[in-house]
Amino acid sequence: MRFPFDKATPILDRLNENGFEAYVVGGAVRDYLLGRPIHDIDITTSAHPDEVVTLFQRTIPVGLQHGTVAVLLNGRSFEVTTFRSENGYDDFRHPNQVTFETSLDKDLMRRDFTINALAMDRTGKVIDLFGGQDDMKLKHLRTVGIAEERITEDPLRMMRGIRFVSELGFSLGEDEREAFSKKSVLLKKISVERIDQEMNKLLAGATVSDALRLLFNTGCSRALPLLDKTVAREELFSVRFDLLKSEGERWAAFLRTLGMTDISTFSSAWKWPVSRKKSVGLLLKYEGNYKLLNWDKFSVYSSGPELAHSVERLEAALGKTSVEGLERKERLIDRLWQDCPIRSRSELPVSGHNLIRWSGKEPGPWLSAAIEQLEKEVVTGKVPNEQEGIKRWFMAWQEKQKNQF
Ligand SMILES: Nc1ccn([C@@H]2O[C@H](COP(=O)(O)OP(=O)(O)OP(=O)(O)O)[C@@H](O)[C@H]2O)c(=O)n1
Repeated sequence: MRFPFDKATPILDRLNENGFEAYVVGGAVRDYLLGRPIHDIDITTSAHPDEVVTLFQRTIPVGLQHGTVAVLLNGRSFEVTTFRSENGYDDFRHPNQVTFETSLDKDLMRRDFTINALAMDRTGKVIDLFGGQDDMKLKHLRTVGIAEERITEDPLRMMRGIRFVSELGFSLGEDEREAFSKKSVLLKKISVERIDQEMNKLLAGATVSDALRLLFNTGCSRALPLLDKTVAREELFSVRFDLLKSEGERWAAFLRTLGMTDISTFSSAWKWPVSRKKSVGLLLKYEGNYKLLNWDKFSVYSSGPELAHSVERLEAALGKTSVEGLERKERLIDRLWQDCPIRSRSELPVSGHNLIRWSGKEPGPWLSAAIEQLEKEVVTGKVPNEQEGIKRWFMAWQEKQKNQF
């Protein structure tokens, strides 16, 4: 097999030329062999961190105590880690005690799943000590060694495992499943940020339903913030996550089916970024609200076409509309948006100043009411989007509002 990680070639060559072993390892090899896109390329080597630092021009000591140096090359960063074994993890996935090793075998032995314990040398040869490639063929997710030990070392591995089930469509081995059920409570030790990261990836996977079943049936869900008392109903497992395109849509579907719609409480317990809290909150506000979903030009204009599409995808994922229904709604939203005479308030040919001048009044609550109404009249085509027509409409509107403002 040709060595496929061209960008990392100079790093492996430099290490090899200086008498060190070096391999690409972990997720990059797994994803390459599965024909999936490759994100980060991690390298494992017999060189010690101080040796790595002297061999390369630009390095950052990202985790020297764990043997990791980031090597910067052609605008990219590669994590180069010395062969190591581990004795227990802290709650942030970093091992709290590591021992540098001289053989690749020991380094592969410390890894979580057989499909992640694969290394590739500079000639493209795959080193596979635990049957990772066979497991790939069988679509099995198995731990390296005894499942219970591996997850007790680092309970986050349970979430990682369930996430891999979702992303790769693999099935979890029986021993692993039993170990997850037995040790699920240990997930409470993991920081919520790491849990959230895994859950976010899980919800974006190819077989989300299988993964969610596993999460709930093994009891792992009960160790997660606010999900301790939640029992998943069949409804959750039949959500069409494949129809959803954004993180916000996926979380909204998850929470809606669990009946958890108090976004403030959930987002603070899960330490969500404000942007996600906002988008999920907005989606849940629209979802199921017939008046808002009965799209007309002004509602599409007010929500914006992206949100309108998101809401419709969510409806379809929750089984409230069919896929054909979704397609029809999407075409309708696009057509309504195309037909909107303006796309935002700034496209109106008049501003508040014009209205103040025409009215001869001081600014006050009447002004925002007038602009809001004007927007509606223009968007729905009742008033033409030009100054003269707007002025005529405004004078008449003012007359009608006399008693109100
Ligand atoms: N709790 C963990 C985390 C990581 N690893 C090992 O470290 C490698 C790199 O970990 P990471 O970059 O976090 O994940 P990837 O497996 O690369 O997967 P992804 O990039 O999809 O997160 C993994 O492949 C695995 O061999 C492990 O054994 N136990």
